Amino acid sequence: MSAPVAIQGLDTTATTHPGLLSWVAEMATLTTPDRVVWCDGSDAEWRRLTDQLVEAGTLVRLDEKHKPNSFWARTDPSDVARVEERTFICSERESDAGPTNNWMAPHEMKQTMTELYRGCMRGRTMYVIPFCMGPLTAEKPMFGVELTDSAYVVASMRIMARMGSEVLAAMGDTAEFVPAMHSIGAPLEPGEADVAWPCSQTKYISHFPETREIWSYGSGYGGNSLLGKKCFSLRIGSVMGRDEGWLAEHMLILRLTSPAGKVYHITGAFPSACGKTNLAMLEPTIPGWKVETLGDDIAWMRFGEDGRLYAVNPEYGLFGVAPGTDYTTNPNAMRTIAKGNSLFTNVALTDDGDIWWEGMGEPPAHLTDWKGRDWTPDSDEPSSHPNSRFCTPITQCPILADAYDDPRGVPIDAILFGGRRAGTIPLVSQSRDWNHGVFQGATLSSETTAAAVGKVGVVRRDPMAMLPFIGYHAGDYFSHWIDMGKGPAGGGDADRLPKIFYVNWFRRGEDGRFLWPGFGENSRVLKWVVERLEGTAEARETPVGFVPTPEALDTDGLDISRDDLVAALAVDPEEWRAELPSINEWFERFGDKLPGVLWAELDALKARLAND
Ligand SMILES: Nc1nc2c(ncn2[C@@H]2O[C@H](COP(=O)(O)OP(=O)(O)OP(=O)(O)O)[C@@H](O)[C@H]2O)c(=O)[nH]1
Ligand SMILES: O=C([O-])CC(=O)C(=O)O
Ligand SMILES: [Mn+2]
Repeated sequence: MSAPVAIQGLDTTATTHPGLLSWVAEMATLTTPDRVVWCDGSDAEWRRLTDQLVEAGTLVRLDEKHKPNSFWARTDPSDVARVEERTFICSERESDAGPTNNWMAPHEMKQTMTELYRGCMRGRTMYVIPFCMGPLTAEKPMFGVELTDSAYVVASMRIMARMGSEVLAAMGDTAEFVPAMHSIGAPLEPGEADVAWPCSQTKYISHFPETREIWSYGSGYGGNSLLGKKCFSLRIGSVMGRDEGWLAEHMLILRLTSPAGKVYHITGAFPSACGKTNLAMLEPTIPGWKVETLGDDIAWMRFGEDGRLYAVNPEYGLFGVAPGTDYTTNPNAMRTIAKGNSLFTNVALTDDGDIWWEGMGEPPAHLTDWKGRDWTPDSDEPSSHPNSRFCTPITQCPILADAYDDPRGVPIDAILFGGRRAGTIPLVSQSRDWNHGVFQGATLSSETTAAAVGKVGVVRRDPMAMLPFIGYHAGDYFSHWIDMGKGPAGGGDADRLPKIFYVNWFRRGEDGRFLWPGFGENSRVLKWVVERLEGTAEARETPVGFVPTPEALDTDGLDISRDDLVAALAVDPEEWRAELPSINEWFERFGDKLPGVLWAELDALKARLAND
C-alpha cells in the first residue's frame, strides 16, 4: 500500500522498530487522525494533556490544597462500566472461546471493526502509548502498545502502567508487543464542536487470542479502554499463561507480617467490586500484625526455581471503586489519593474543589453530582455513580511493599477465593487440598455489582472471579489450574503450593445486616489463615472444608455477638444441598472439557452432605 497522506507525526524518529512503525502507519491510514503523537510519559506531557482536557471540559482541576495535580472527570452517563455483552474472544474456532465468552470469527470481527475504524479518528489525535505490564527489568518484559484517540485514556494509562520513552527504548527494534487498538468512535467533522465525553453507542471490546491483539471501540471507560488492564493482563495474559505454564489472575497481592516477624504472601480473587482493593490495603485491627500492598487487581503467577508460585503485579496504579472508601474503611487508599496526581471519574465535586462520594462521612450541604447537576443530601439519587473510580499511582501507597518492583515477584503462601453472598458461604473455609481448592474457585459464586453494565445483585457463578476475563474455554482454564497443582513441569511438591481458602465477607443476618464487620477486621481471618499454614489453628471439618471454630478466630476487642459469629461461620447442609443443582448445571455447561477431577470433587461434596 502507498504511504498515507501526510498525517503529522507519523514520520517519527522515536523508534526504528519496523513492526511498530508499520502497524501505526496502517492504523493511522485506516482511522485518519489529524496527527499522530508518540507519548513519552513525561511530566510535561501530563501537563499538556490535562490542560487540554480541562479546556475541552472533560476534566475539572481540583483545588491544590485538597488534591494536588488531580482532576474530576464525568463520563457520558451511558459509558460507566465494563460492557460484558460487547466483549468478544475471537479465536479461530468458536469452541476455543468456550461457553462463557461471546465469540465472533476473527476475520468477521476484523471486517466489522475495520469499517467502524475507517475514518473514526477524523479531526482527532492518535496517541501512541508504548507500555510495559510488570517491571521493565523482567527477563522478558511484557510490552504492549496502545493506539487511542482519547487523551483521558493517555492520562489514565500514565497512572496505570509503566509507559513512555523508557518503554519504547527498551523495546528496541525487535521486541514483541501486544498491539492494542482503541478508539472512542466519535469522529469530528470540520467545524463540529466536541462534547466533553465523546464515545459511541456501538461498542466492541475484542480480543484475538491466537495473534495476541486487542481491538476496542466505542467506550472511554476504564476496563474497556485502558487496554493494558483487563484486555492484556487478563484476557490475553490468561492465554499466554495457558500456553507457557503460568497464571494470569484477577487477584490482589499482599504481604502479611506476624508479630513474630514471619512474612507471608497472600493473593485473593474476588469479583469486581467485592473487596480486593480494600483487602490489599488493609490496616489490621489486631496488634502486632502488618499488611503491605503489592497489588489490588491483577496477579501474574509463575513457578520459581524453588518450585514455589511467585506473583507479580503487572500494574502501576490503582483503579479503585470510590463509594465506600473512607478513613474508616480504607485509610491507606485515602492517604494514597491525598498525595494527588490522580483522576476521579463519576464521583461528586464539592464547592471548594474537592471530591466526595457516598460513604465518605457526612455529606456536604451542596455538591455537583456525577451527572453535573446540583446535589443536596435531600436528593433522590446518590451523588456518585456506584462504579465511580479513583485512579492513582500505586507508588503513592504508604504501605507499598518494597518487593513491588521485583520482577521475580513474591512467593505465595495462600490463595483466597471470595464472593459476595448473603447466605450459604461461611466467612472462611480452607480447602482440603489443591484440587478441592480449584473446585471452590471453579464454583465461586457472587452477586453481580455495578462494575459491569447489567442488573446488580443477581447471584452468578464467577469462577476464580475470572468469568469476564478468561480469554479461552473455561473448561480448559480449569484443567490448567489442576495442572498447575502438579507443580513446575508436572514434577512439583504439593507442600510448596499455596494453600487455598474460600472467604465471604458479605454474609447477612435475617435482618439484612452484614454479620461480619469486614475491612480492617478481616485481618483476624488472615491471622487464622496463616495459623492454619503453621498448623496451629483449630478448625472443624465440614462438608465444604475446614472452618474455624468460633474460638479459633481471634475476636479480642471485636464488637460481634456470639450469635453473629456462629452464623457467619455456619455451614448449613440444607443451604448447601440447595446449591448442588446449580453447581451441577454450571459444570454441565463445559461438556467434556470439564476436568474429571472436578466432577469427582462434586460427587465427594454430595456424599459428604448426604452424610451430614
Ligand atoms: N461489608 C463489606 N464491604 C466491603 C468489604 N471490603 C470491601 N467492601 C466494599 O465492597 C466494595 C468494593 O470494594 P473494592 O475493594 O473496591 O473491590 P475490588 O474487588 O477491588 O473491585 P474492582 O476494582 O472492581 O475489581 C466497596 O464498596 C467496599 O466498601 C468488607 O470486608 N465488608
Ligand atoms: O475493569 C474495570 O473497569 C475495573 C475493574 O477493576 C473491574 O471491573 O474488575
Ligand atoms: Mn478489578
